This record gives sequence, C-alpha cells and structure tokens, in this order.
Amino acid sequence: MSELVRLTQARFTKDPIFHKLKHQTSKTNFKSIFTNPINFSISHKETWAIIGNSQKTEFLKILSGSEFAQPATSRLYPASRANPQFSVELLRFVNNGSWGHGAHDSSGGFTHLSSRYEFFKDLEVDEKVDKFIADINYNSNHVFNAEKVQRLIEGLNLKGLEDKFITTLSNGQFRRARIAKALYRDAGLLLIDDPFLGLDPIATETVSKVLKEVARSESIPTTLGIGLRVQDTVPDWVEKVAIVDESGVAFQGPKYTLEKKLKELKDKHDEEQALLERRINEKLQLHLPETSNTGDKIIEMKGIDIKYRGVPALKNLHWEVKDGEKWHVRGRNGSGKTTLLSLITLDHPQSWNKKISVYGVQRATGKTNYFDTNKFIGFTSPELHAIFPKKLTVFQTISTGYIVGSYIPPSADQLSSEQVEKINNYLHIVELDHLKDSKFGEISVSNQKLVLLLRSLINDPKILILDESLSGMTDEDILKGKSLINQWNKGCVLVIGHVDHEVPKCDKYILMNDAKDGIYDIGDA
Ligand SMILES: Nc1ncnc2c1ncn2[C@@H]1O[C@H](COP(=O)(O)OP(=O)(O)OP(=O)(O)O)[C@@H](O)[C@H]1O
Repeated sequence: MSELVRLTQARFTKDPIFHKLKHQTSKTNFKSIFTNPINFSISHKETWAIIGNSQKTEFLKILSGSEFAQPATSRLYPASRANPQFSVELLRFVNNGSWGHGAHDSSGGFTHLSSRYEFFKDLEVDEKVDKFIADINYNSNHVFNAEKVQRLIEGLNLKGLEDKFITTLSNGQFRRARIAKALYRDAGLLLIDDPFLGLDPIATETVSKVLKEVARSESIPTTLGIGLRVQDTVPDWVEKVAIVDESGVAFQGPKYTLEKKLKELKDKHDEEQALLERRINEKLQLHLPETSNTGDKIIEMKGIDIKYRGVPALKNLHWEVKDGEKWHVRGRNGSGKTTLLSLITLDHPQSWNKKISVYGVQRATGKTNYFDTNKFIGFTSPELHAIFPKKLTVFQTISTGYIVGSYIPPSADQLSSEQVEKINNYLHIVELDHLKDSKFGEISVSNQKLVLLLRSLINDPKILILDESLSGMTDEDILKGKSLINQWNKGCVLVIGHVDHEVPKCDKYILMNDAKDGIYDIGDA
C-alpha cells in the first residue's frame, strides 16, 4: 500500500525562528509541540480516527503540513513523488475565524449575524451553494462538474438548497456544504476535524454514510482521516486509531486492538470529570450569590411568522419565557432555532415586530431600541466566535460583555473594581486564571468558547442565549460550562444544542422540527 504521509522520529514546533536556524541541535530552545518524537504513517485508503483533546487538532495540522518538522525530512509525503497532483487537506469547523459563515472580522459595527441577514448580498463574496461546492468563483482552474456537485448535494442532503446564498444556510447546512466542497476536490488525503460537530443526529448519520462511501470506494482517490474527542463514538467504517496526548501519539493500531485502551481512557476521563465537577461546584457556591427568580414573563411572542423569499421558516409561533426558566431550543439543522433566537437579540431584520415583547415592552412601538434591549441579553454563538477579535486578551474579551454592541474592550478606568473582581472570580471558577493575559486567538478553541461563555454572563443578563455554546469543546470545558449554567439563577436561559451531553440542565423545551408548518412541541424537559 502506498504511503501518503510518513513521520519518522519527527518533532514539531510552531516557532518559525527555529526553523530558520537549520544547524541548531535539539539542545537549543526547541519548543516542541509534543514531548516525544513521532513515528506514524497513513497509507492509501486506510481510514484513521485521530483521538484526543486539543492535541488531536495539533496532530491533524501536522499531518496536513502545518508547523515545522525537525528535521525537515522527518515528515514526508511519499505519494507526491509518484503523483505531483497529490494534495492533503484539513477541514476544520472550529478554528480562528472560520467556524461559521466566515463573517466579517470586526471590532465593532457588524453584528454576529450581519452576513446572514444583511439585505443586499455582495455577489463577490457570497455565492450559491452549488458554486460554493465547486469553488467556481475562487478557483478558475476548476471545471464545473455538475454531475459530481449533484451527487454531493444529494448525498449530503442539501437538496432544495442549491439556489440559496451560502451565507443564508443554517450552521448545520453550511457545515455539510463545506464537507461537500472538500470532497469535490478529491484531495489525496482529506483530514476532517470533528466531522459531526453541530450536526443533528440525522445529519450525523448522513455525513457518516457519505464518508464511509468515500473511504470504501476505490474509484474515489481520497483517503480519509477524522479527528474525534475521547468521548465520541468511533464510526464503524474507521479501521485504525491513533490516540494522541501531550507526549505525541501514545497508542496506534487497528481499532479492534485499541478498544480496551479506549475504554480505559474513557473510564479515567469519567473519574477526572467527577472530581472536576465537585471542585467547580464548591467554587461556584462560594462565588454565586443566591437570588430568587420572580417567575415574571420576560419574552412573549404572539403569532410570529417569518418567511425567507416567501418560504416560511417560522409560522404562527406563540411562546412565553419566564424568569427562572431554562429552555432547550431543539430541532433538526435548518428548523429555525437561530432564526428564533435572532429575533430576540434584534439581529434579525424582522425583529421589529409588535408581536414580540420583552418585559412587557412591545417591539416596534418606539419604546425600545437595540441598545436598551441588548442590555438584558448575553449570548454566545458559532457566528460570534467566528468574528470575535483574536487579538484581545482573555480578560479584555470577557470585559467586552459589559458593553452593548461592541467588541472594543472598556479601558481600565471604565471598569469598576467590582467588575474587575468579577471577571477574575469567574476565571478562577473555571480554572483559567493562568490565561488571563493570553491572547484570545492563541488559546485553545475549547478555552475560547469557555471564555465567550463567561463574556455572555458577566453582566448578569436577564436573557442568556447559548447557541451551540458548548459544542466541540473538550469534556473538561463542557463540564465547566455546564456546571456554571446549571447553577445559574438569574433571568432565563435559552440553549441550542444537538448533543444532550453538551446541553446544561433545562426545565423546558421547544421542539422546532415543524416550525415552518406552525407546529411546535412545547413542554417540560
Ligand atoms: N437570511 C436568510 N435567507 C434565506 N434563508 C435563510 C436565511 N436565514 C436562514 N435561512 C433558512 O431558514 C431555515 C432556518 O435556519 P436557522 O439557521 O434558523 O436553522 P437552525 O435550526 O438554527 O439550524 P442549525 O441547527 O443548522 O443551526 C434554514 O433552512 C435556512 O437555510
């Protein structure tokens, strides 16, 4: 079997300076990503799962050619000798700036859903789904293979969406479109980190089936590797597993030989989780003051209808949310969950609707405005994560939660000593004190999401909106986030999440699967 990538006693660094000093020995200040040298290879049509926490992403990056190998020849792509067209691609859904729809990066001005709902579409940057998959606008060398695009659209259940602008897709739809685009290119080796992230259970099966076909088909040249977290189920079509930790590749081999090891890891992981939970809860009890919920009506929607180009997304929605309630907003990808929540945050162009009231104040009556409403609201979402300025420190990032509608942090003299103390307390509770002065863009993606969660609640919002806030995080960070929200006792909380494990305890749910037909299943969770 021909080897696609081979690592031999390979060490890696992010430090470009070291790379330039070719004659340095390893005794110099070599900042190695992993403590041990790595021996590993992937051959044509093997199927690999790379399992671990944030280290699995580092390893996938290394396999895709990022980071600096030492010595340079310790990482080789033998397949490229035989085939100069051979390419390796890494697809990530959570990374610095491209989780969501690749919205505008900004430090103010745009809201997190600007690119989705802005009225005029810029045809230079936005495109229809089929063109996006075939990369037509950006890659003039690509021939538009309509049959292949159609096959991918059907396989990935994107039928009916071909004619939409890519920025108007829901998160789950967009992720499937990105997978289609990656598969369209027929890379020699395609690495996908967290391929099932943010997908509902049906979409997860759909994607897994397509990947299985690619993995098994000899007529498709692509070899597949996927990145999974320790807690994830390894799909049946994966044959080989590498378990990655700080040391490097700790174990590797056929999946069946490592099943016992994986189970041990999961058990150990569960024990550590139990200890962590106890620790966090003790700290929370010290820092979170008792408050009593009033049960007052906070949000009221009376017969909301939302249509996109005449196609209903929400029909005749009646919904009430009271102080003290925690809601799980459920439903398949594309069922209207983000649309619903964006009406509350005023990001949706149709938010100024008299049928929506917050604290009894009707919208569109001139009695409220964007800033007054958003003073009550804290939120995190994949779109916010994608556009959040990466250069702020962790402390500054959280401090922007005190300001409505801006990502410019308040200066030191604009923050009271209580506000500073509160940020420090929360960082302490989730055990991220040591990252306080680190740049947001330089900490792990999982930690970034946890920091954005702290930002969302720092100003004690009456409405806390958590749109896929804990998805794709390490289990440790999920537990920290969940513990915080489980104990949270101010106002109401609205949570979107597809994986139960990533959803804090809720007492109510609204199921949106048939929202476009005006049918909602609302009940006690
Ligand atoms: N600006 C828009 N223009 C046209 N269609 C849109 C727009 N925004 C959303 N839609 C469509 O409305 C439907 C609901 O989208 P929404 O993002 O609310 O779903 P969701 O339930 O949050 O999905 P996911 O779980 O994938 O995030 C989808 O079919 C989506 O393509």
